[in-house]
Amino acid sequence: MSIIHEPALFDAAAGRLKGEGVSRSTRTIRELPGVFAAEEERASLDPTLPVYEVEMHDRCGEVEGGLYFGVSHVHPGKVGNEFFMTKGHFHQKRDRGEYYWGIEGNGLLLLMDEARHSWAERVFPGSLHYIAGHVAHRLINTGDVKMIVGACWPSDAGHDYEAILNEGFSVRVVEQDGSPVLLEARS
Ligand SMILES: O=P(O)(O)OC[C@H]1O[C@](O)(CO)[C@@H](O)[C@@H]1O
Repeated sequence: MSIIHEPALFDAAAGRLKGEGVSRSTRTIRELPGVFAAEEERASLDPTLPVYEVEMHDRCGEVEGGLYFGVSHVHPGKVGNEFFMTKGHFHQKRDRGEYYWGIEGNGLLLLMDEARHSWAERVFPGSLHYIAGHVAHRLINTGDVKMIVGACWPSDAGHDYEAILNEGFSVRVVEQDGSPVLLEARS
């Protein structure tokens, strides 16, 4: 019996994962109600339009001490003047942190603490982002090509989308005169 095991594969240039333990999911515009300010426009778009895909490598399940590795592929696009973005979440176990790193494309990592204070970091190929526990995070593609971002996070962190869906982030990223700007959200 061989003791050399075949590992999964990470194509770092393309941000693609392959092999045992790898799964893929797509979030279409239909699955993002209440995420964009222009809800009527979102609802009028082709419901099958992909907004982002997530690939992840799971070899441990949701256990304390485990790690997940993932890659998010956020498509370019807008709903009204607001850029395509991920749903965004706090971790269910609030104290869990996460690393992100930029692989391709350009955008912003929007961060918000529990007091609803928001800030952003620029994301570009080679950028590295430490997301502390108790901080909600959302990726926003402000460019015109796909934005690809790697991630590694504790496998028991979980996703809490409720807090974000109820109140949203306190800042929205929209295009104004051809540039991305951060605006205080009204909802
Ligand atoms: O879960 P969201 O907010 O849609 O973000 C996409 C993905 O980004 C990650 O933070 C890293 O890939 C995952 O935990 C998450 O599923």
